[in-house]
Amino acid sequence: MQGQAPSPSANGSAKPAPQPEAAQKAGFKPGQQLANGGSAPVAASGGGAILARLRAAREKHAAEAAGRAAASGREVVVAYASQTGTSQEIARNIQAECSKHGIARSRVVSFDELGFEDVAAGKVPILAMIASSTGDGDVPDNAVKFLGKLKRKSQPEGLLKDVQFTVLGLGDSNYTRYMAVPRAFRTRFTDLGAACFYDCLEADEVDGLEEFVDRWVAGLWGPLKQAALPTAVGDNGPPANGKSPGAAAAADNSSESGAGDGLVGVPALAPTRVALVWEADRAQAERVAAAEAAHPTAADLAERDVKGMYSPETPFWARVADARYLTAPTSERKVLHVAFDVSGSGMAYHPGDSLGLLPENDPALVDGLLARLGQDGAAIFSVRPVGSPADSAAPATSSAGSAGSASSEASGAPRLLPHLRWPCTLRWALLHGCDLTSAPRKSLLRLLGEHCGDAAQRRQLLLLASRGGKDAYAKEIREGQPSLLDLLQRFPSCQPPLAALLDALPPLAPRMYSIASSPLEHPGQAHVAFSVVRFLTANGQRQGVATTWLAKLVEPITSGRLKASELTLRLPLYLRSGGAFRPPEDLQVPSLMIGPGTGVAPFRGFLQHRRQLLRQRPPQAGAGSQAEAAGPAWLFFGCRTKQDDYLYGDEWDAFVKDGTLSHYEVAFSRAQASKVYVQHLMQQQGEALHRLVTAPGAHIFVCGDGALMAKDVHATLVSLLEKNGSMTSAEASAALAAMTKEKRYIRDIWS
Ligand SMILES: Cc1cc2nc3c(=O)[nH]c(=O)nc-3n(C[C@H](O)[C@H](O)[C@H](O)COP(=O)(O)O)c2cc1C
Repeated sequence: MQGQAPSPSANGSAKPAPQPEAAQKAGFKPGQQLANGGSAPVAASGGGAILARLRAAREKHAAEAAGRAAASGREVVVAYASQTGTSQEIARNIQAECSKHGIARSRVVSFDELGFEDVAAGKVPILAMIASSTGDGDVPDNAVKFLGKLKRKSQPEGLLKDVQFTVLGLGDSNYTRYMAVPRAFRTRFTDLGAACFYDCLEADEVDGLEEFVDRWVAGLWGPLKQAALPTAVGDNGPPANGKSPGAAAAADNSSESGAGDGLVGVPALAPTRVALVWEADRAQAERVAAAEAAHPTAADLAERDVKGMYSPETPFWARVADARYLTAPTSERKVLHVAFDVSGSGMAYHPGDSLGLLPENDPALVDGLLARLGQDGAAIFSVRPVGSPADSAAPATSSAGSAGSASSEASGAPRLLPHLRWPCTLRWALLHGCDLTSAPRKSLLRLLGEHCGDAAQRRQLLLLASRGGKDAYAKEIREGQPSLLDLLQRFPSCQPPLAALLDALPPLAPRMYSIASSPLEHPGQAHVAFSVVRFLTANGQRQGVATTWLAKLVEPITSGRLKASELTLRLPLYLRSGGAFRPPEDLQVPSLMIGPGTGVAPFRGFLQHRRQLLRQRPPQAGAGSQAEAAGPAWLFFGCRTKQDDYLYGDEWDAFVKDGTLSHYEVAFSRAQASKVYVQHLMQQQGEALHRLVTAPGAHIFVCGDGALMAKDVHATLVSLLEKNGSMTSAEASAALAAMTKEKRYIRDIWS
């Protein structure tokens, strides 16, 4: 995995922030909301009478919620496992449409916000799951805990017999473990006795998601209504129990009618789930501001994870031990090598694992956004669910109500917007919590359109969000990649409510980088190599958020102004297992590694590991050297030229020299008139390469670009088996599929 690859962690959820003192005194657990919305002045002055009133309000609210629940059918939970936000977006759109279809009680949560315990306890009768996979069939970060518990063999048979479910799986068939996570959900729910109320779908990105997902969602409503409102007469008829409480409110949320202007397929306006409570207590505000200024605090730095893995919520703060460019100053590309000092962290990583880094947005972008929104970045806020008892007392509320908030509160609402780590300053939330630069999703365009004062600007934004505006969306949004600030500047009449905006913006995701070292060769360090991302769009030059942030931070070292030891920089990171993508334990096992560009980074770690293991191994009888006694290890690397971007160039030769690598090929694509890539060099190795990959136990590892390179390499492997193994194309494909299943053909690719 490389930095540009969307991250395995989209949620960035935070450990509970310290609660206001008054809240602690009143006996609120961390994460619970003050009934008055958490506004400190009221809580601070609260005597017995106020607390009694608050308690009475909560009880009344709970009783009302229970009454509404009984009258309005069973609750539908739309849960997502999402790394880069697509499943989350689909889930939110489905939930936003629920009330329009007469389903009054619904909520949308990540699996880990939902919690396995509630599902196992029968509190979630209807579950629509939207799930993707990340890494090599890995679980998105916001579902790791849930799926871990779901998969436990000790879960009793029939545990989920009262649950009705369906799964929409998103995946990409270029990946070795296609649909691994959605299939795990489906299989385990079925095994534990749950009933599928609507056919599951596996939507493959290779075929384009939109059309298939739209069709699946269109078909979902009938069965979902049957499940939620058992006497419902079908999707086109009226809800069986009369006009549901949500139905009236739904009119202006509906996709077609709500957007108006004859636009079709505009996502429903998702209800804003949160209200913001501004901190009025000076002492409390000063405490929050001081904690942010001191970030990372001594407690952050002292954080130690017993398993040595860490997480986006509790990262390890690693010192930068070294940084240098692997590309020449003349090169168009800039690839940076950074070594992190992880000594004392207990991080026992393995080659093939990745580091997740928690980046920050560009401060200039954040300041520009604050100015455009007319907001004070120093203002401190907390978050409370819309529909909670003190809603009316909220100093700042959003415009829409939430169909789901009452029920989510009744069932113990999760902490909302955990990635903002509130209470915090608004500037902090935008800098660390929100994704401000990814191509805006349609639900965000809908929200922005809804808050334009100018009718033409509103229509333009809604058009981009509509089905009919597909081409404009592809060109202006997907290709143009406008940041949120670009859009707000282009549509000056747009003034979205802050709570709705913070609720709609995706979390700023951690970025994953393949580890490029072995702990055996660099004890206490973990190295990464990544391209500093720059790309041209219709809106001009763009910069990758994380790689630009990292490159700036280490500039004093790369420019030679400071030695690494003089830079007191610490960065938050965590470890993610590479799963099957790791060198075979047995040194006799033949391995083929293919990694052009920064895809070669993990193989530097593989080979360092191999070199050290070979050195440690007792002498092998009859062999000239340790390396000769080991199985063959081949590497195919590709870059543009030897002068510009020959990443770790001298190190490959050293691996050949000391016998760690038994065969090395490099394709300099621009060194001659016609382009030469790794797959061309593989073809030239014909018979010898065929012998390698068909040897007993042989492993093939591919790392890098999934859109082109991985496909070309796969096709080359197929033709190699055809030509040299007398197989038909189908047999060759089946042989590779079998190797995939046995975890001997493993790809770590990104597109
Ligand atoms: C780094 C990365 C790894 C992925 N790994 C897999 C995988 O192992 N299996 C699969 O079926 N899809 C894989 N995908 C495809 C995603 O499941 C797909 O892009 C999905 O739409 C992402 O949804 P999300 O944004 O909700 O995470 C991967 C995508 C990325 C970017």
